[in-house]
Amino acid sequence: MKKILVLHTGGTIAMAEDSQTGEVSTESTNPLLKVSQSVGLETELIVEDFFYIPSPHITPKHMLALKERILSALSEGIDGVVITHGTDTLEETAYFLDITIGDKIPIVITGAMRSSNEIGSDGLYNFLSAIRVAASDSALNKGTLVVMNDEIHTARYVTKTHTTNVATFRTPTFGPVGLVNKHNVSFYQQLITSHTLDVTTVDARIPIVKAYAGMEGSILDILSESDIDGLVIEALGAGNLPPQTLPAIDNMIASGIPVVLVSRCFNGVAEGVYSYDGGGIQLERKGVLFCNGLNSQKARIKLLVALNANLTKDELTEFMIEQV
Ligand SMILES: NC(=O)C[C@H](N)C(=O)O
Repeated sequence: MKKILVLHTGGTIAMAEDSQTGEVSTESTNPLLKVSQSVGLETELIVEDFFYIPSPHITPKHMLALKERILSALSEGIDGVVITHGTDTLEETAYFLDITIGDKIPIVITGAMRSSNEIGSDGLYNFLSAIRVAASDSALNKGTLVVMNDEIHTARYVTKTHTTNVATFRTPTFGPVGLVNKHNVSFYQQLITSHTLDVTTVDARIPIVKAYAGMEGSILDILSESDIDGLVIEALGAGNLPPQTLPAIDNMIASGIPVVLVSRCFNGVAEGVYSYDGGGIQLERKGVLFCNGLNSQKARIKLLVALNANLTKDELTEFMIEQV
């Protein structure tokens, strides 16, 4: 029998709807605790009510605490970890665990779009699916996975795409890596291994800025002056910026602030294609770091980890631009 560590952190999966007002909020005790011991699967669950908060309240410090609990549990004979989490920031926590823990043990994160007492509530079903995946031998060496709505996604590429639909978690460009079927857990894609970096701190100020038609450099100048440690820009198309932003980008890079670029497009990867003013080729030559295939919130987590891992400038560049 597999031994699975369950860490509940809160979110809609652990909330209830008030039948009078329709408001959804946390209860006096997490409703998932009632079901955790009687799920009827052939697994031993070690359940911890780790946090009980909505996921917009999750910070990198919470992610670090989860990472430390999982690492300490490795010596407790567990076979896998399931984390229940609010869906709003689930992908960030998942990616943080993926790049700091790697594939030491299967880690599966799940949540729900409907609270525990709503008609069609997806929480218990997703929770059971997550346990099945974490307990499956096929989940070994795959890093952190996100299981929702019968699909298995990598932490690296999955993103929340819909405000309310239960099929909200999608992997643009690449698709899900596996399925939770009635009787089996099946993977259909071979995963690429990326570098992991363990960190003990998560201190860095890294804003995300989205590029738009007519964007000027002044917003970037304001950020430069406000003591930031790095910047993530959601650039246009294949990875281009309006030319008016270039002086501000130059100043930032000259003052040692890493500038990381992803595309604001939902599909595809950012790369240097154009050599016109503000085109990706120019940006790459200036030292802008193209973070391949990640969305901005995950590129931010990656830079946060890199800045806390005491890397040299060259190591940081290599880590941020690796092709994953
Ligand atoms: N479906 C959810 O879990 C959304 C909720 N706002 C949360 O992230 O905590």
